[in-house]
Amino acid sequence: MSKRGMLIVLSGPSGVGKGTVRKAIFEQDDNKFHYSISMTTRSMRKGEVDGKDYYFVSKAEFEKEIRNGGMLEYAQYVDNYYGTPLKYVNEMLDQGKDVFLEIEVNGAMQVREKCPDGLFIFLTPPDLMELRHRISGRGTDDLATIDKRMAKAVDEIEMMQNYDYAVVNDEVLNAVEKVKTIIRAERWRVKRFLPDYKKRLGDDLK
Ligand SMILES: Nc1nc2c(ncn2[C@@H]2O[C@H](COP(=O)(O)OP(=O)(O)O)[C@@H](O)[C@H]2O)c(=O)[nH]1
Ligand SMILES: Nc1ncnc2c1ncn2[C@@H]1O[C@H](COP(=O)(O)OP(=O)(O)O)[C@@H](O)[C@H]1O
Repeated sequence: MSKRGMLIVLSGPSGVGKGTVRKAIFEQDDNKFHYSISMTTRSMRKGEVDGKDYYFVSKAEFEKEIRNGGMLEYAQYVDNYYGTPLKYVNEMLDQGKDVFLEIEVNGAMQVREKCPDGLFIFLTPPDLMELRHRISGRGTDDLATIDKRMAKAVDEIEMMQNYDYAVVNDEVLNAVEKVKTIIRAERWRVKRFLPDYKKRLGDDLK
């Protein structure tokens, strides 16, 4: 059987810069990763495109997908559903391609249960003042939503310890380099050590 791709999960509080860092990585390494487009019930922001930024669906459609077993994971975040469609992720991994998920912490922990060999990276802000500044600077959320996202951020940052790596997003290019280095190191580790594990386990892992 050919090798499955690597599942890379990037989490972190809203506004920390996950999207910015992910897009920069994809610009630099265009063909190395496959981004899993999430499904959400939140309304579309100005400039967002259905099928590119998210699959925007109604609550009823989302709940139908859940019932049909179509989601790898999902979570409710500030009054809306967000989730990862299972089919695309499975197809890519089966083809040996690396898949990149950008999701919040509860969903990430569900993925960790299902795919313990994934790579889990947490992006964290230099401090909470800067986080608030970034969320409000983006200009996409009203004050009440910003407050809800900030309250959530405090709990989310405590979940950092459940990740394999934490990266501070101080400067975008710094964070990009760190995330790319972690991925490179993980690739090397898997390539270097997996054959040994296989031998030890009597090729059970093949
Ligand atoms: N569990 C889960 N969370 C997601 C998914 N897609 C996006 N999110 C997270 O949901 C939260 C809110 O997303 P969004 O409303 O787009 O705000 P933004 O990420 O701050 O721009 C963020 O933490 C996202 O990373 C998903 O498929 N599953
Ligand atoms: N390292 C950084 N320094 C300053 N501003 C940043 C940095 N990273 C992201 N931003 C800005 O913060 C805001 C939130 O970034 P975004 O990528 O939308 O966050 P997320 O996807 O985590 O919600 C955007 O306006 C973005 O330009």
